Amino acid sequence: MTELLTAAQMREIEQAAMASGEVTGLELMERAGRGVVDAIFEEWSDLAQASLSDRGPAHQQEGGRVPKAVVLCGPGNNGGDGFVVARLLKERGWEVHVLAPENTTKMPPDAATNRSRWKEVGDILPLNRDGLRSARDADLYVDAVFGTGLTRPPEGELAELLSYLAGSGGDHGYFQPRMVAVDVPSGLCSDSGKVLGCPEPEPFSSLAPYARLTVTFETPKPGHFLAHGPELCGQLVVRDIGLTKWRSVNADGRGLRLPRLQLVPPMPNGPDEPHVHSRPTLRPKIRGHKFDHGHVLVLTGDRWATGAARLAARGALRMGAGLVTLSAPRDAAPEVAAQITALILRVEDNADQLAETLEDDRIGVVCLGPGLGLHARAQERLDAVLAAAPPPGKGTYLGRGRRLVLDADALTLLSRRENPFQGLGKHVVLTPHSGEFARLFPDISARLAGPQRPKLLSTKDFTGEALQEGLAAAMAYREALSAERGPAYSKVDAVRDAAKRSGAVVLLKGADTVVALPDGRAWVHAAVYDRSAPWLATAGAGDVLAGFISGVMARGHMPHEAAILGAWLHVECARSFGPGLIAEDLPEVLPSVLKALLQP
Ligand SMILES: NC(=O)C1=CN([C@@H]2O[C@H](COP(=O)(O)OP(=O)(O)OC[C@H]3O[C@@H](n4cnc5c(N)ncnc54)[C@H](O)[C@@H]3O)[C@@H](O)[C@H]2O)[C@@H](O)CC1
Ligand SMILES: [K+]
Repeated sequence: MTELLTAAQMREIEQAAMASGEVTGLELMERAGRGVVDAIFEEWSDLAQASLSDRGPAHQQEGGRVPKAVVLCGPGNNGGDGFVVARLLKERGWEVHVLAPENTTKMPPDAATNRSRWKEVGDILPLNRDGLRSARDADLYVDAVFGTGLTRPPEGELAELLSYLAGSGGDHGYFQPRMVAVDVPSGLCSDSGKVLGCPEPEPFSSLAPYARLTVTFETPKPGHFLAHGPELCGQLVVRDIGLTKWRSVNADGRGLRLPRLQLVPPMPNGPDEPHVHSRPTLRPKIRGHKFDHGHVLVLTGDRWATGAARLAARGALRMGAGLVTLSAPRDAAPEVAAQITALILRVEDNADQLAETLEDDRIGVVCLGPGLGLHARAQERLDAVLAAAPPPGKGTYLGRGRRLVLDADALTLLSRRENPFQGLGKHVVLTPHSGEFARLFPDISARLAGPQRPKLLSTKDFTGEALQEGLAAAMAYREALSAERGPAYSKVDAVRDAAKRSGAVVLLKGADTVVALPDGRAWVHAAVYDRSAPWLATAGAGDVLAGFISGVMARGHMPHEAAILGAWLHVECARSFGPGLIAEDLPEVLPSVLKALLQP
C-alpha cells in the first residue's frame, strides 16, 4: 500500500516525530535536502560526474567546467530545504546562486538556520525576475519556493517569477536546463493537484513551473497524482526521511489519522517497498459450478443501441463471471442474438417481466446504464432493478445482497428522480464520468471546478449594458481566482462527499480515477507517469469498465474492491494492447493480463 498524505497529515506526522525527541526539524530538513541532491544525481549522472568532489579539484585546474545551479528558496520550510540543497551542491564544487526573499522576519526557525548556514558560504539574490536574470544559464534550477504550505495564489513579483518559469516549460519542451521541484512544483496545491489562482481546466501559462523531476518526502501527496499534478511534476521520486514510525499516530502519540487515502497500484520502488505487494490481488477462481463464480445480468438498450451493453457483458464474462445474461427489450433481441455466443439472452416485454427475472436470487450482480436510454421505460427498468436489490442485510441474495453497477444513462436517470439516492447503498457502485457526476452532484461538481470563466465578450457586446455586465463578470472571476485558498477542494474531497451523500461506492473516472466509500475511505487509481494510457480515451471503454467491475464483483469481491480492481485491470489491458486500442480489444486482451497477474 502507498498512502497519500495531505499537507495537514504530513505536518501532524512531523510534529509527532519531533515531539518524540528522536529527531529534530533541522535533521528532517537536512535529510530532505540530501534526498533531493541524491535524486538529482541518480536522475542525471552527468551532473554527478561533473561535481568537483567526485572528480577532484584537478578537474577545475584542467579547465573542466564547473556545473552551475540556481536555487529558488521561498519563505517557509520548503525554502529551508532549498538552502540545504544549495549548501550541499556548493560542497560538491558547484557554482550556486541562491534567490530568496529579503524579509526573513516570519521565516520558520529551521529554515532561518539553514539560510544563515548558506550565508556563511554564499550570497543571496532577490527572489524575482531580476534575481533570475543575474543568474542565467544554469545546468540545474531548483524550485524550493513553496511546498505543502501554499495557502493562496502567489502574487506580485513571485507570481511574475513563477509564471515566467511556467511559460518556459510544458509541452513545448521542458524548462531548459533542468528544473527540479522540491516536494511539489511551487504553486501546485499538494492536496488537490490544482494550480491556485489559475483558471481550470488548463494550467497553461500557469503560476506553477513545469518540473522535469519532483522529489517529495516520506510518501507521495494526493496532488502528485490528481488534476494537473502529473503534468507539472515531470517525474516523481519519493525519498524516505525516516518518519515511518510516526505515520499512523497523532502528535500526542495516539490513534490513527483518518480518513485514509491510498494509491492504486502502489508505487513501484516506493518508500513502502518491500513490505507491500506492488500489484492488487484478484481472487483466483478455484473450483465449483458456474453459478459459484457469479451470475451477472446486464441490461441492454433498445434496438440499434445494444452495443454498449454487449461490450459490458463481454467484459464481465472475460473477467471470470460464471454466467452473464443480457436482458433485452423484445425489439432489440434479434440484434443481440445475432451478436453473441457465450452470453445468454433473456427477452423482456416490460418492467414486470424484468422484475420476474430478478427474482432469481442467483443473479448476484446487475449492471445497467450503457446504452440504456433516457426514456420512461428505461426509468421503469432502473426502478425495477433498484427495488430488487435491497441493501445488504435486508435481502437474501446469496446472503450478501445483490450488487449493482450503475453507469452512463442509469446515472442520468438517477439524477432525474425526485430522490436520486433512494435505494442506494454500499452494494451499489456508481461509475460517472465528470459530466454524469455533475448531473448527479451539481453543487459538489461546481465546487470542484472552482470559479467559472465568464463567457468571452464578442464585438457586439462592446457597448452599453452588455459591456458593463461582461466587465463585472470578468472582475468577479478574477477576484474569485485570487481568493482561492489552499488546500483546495480536491477530486478526492468531491468523491468522498458524493459517496457520503449517495450512500454508494462512487468511482469518478479520469486519468486520476478516484474511488470512495461513504465512510470516507478513498483510493486514487493513477494512470499517469509511466502508467499513462491516453489511448484508453476511446468510445465504449467506459462500458467495458462497468462490465469489468461487475465481473470482479461476481468473483466475490466487495463493491469498492471491484471498482478499484476493475479500474486497474482496465488500464493494464490498455497498456498491454497499446496505441490503436478500441473498446472491443479490452475484454480480448484481459486473459493475458489476468494470466500474468495470477502467476505466482
Ligand atoms: N512536514 C515535514 O515533515 C517536512 C517538511 N519539509 C518541507 O517543508 C515544506 C512545508 O513547509 P511550510 O509549511 O513552511 O510551507 P512552505 O515552505 O510550503 O511555504 C509556506 C510559507 O509561505 C507562505 N505562503 C503560502 N502561500 C503563499 C503565497 N501565495 N504567497 C506568499 N507566501 C505564501 C506561508 O505563509 C508560509 O510562510 C514541505 O513542502 C517540505 O519541503 C521538509 O523540511 C522535511 C520535513
Ligand atoms: K517547491
